[in-house]
Amino acid sequence: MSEQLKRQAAAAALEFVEDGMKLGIGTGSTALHFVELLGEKVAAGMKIIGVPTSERTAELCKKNGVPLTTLEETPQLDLTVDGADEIDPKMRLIKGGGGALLREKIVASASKNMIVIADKTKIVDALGVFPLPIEVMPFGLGSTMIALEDVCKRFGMQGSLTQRKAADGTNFVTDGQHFIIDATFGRISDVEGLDTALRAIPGVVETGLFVGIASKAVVAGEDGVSIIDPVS
Ligand SMILES: O=C(CO)[C@H](O)[C@H](O)COP(=O)(O)O
Repeated sequence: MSEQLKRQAAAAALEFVEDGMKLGIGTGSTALHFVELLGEKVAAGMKIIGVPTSERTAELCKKNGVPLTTLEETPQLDLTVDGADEIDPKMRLIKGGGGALLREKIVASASKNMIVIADKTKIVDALGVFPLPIEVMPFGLGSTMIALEDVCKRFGMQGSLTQRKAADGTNFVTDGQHFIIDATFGRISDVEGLDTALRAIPGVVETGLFVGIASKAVVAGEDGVSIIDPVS
């Protein structure tokens, strides 16, 4: 059922894609449906070009016949369509469950608009139940962890910091060759303040908090698909 809802959200987001658009293409199981459906549109004659937000998505796009470019060739995009782990009423997001947060943020920030696609379970009143992914440099990890612990505790972290592991038990390494630390907050009350404080730590590359980036969410539930705008 959940896959069906993700596909419905992806299909509804495709309505916002126009011929000739330069697209940012997200990562994850919901974005996978978008890529498959976009591939069908391309096969039917739609002319778009996309920048993938991960190596995984690049492979998927190639398999589905979606033409690709890079931000070097095409630095300004019309629209990014991507999933999220949590979406709050102000359209602030937690992203990075799939480990692609850095490229996802770069690509979405290079786009005029970002549409989030999700099933209804991703809508929350407050961010923080989903562990917040923080991308860090491998160099100096011990010192970065101490600084992260300090900042996260100051901002009310209820749980702990955990370095993400791959399925084989080794350290998870991002496309940018960084590590990911997941911070279990419970509830984040000052999203902007936390984001600023985390990004001020030298070993932090990026956080999974997306603030002021997404302009719309296309959310599918048993009762149908809703298009949601941020509450100001
Ligand atoms: O941020 C992401 C990857 O880094 C994904 O968009 C996010 O984890 C949602 O994934 P899914 O659609 O599989 O639930």
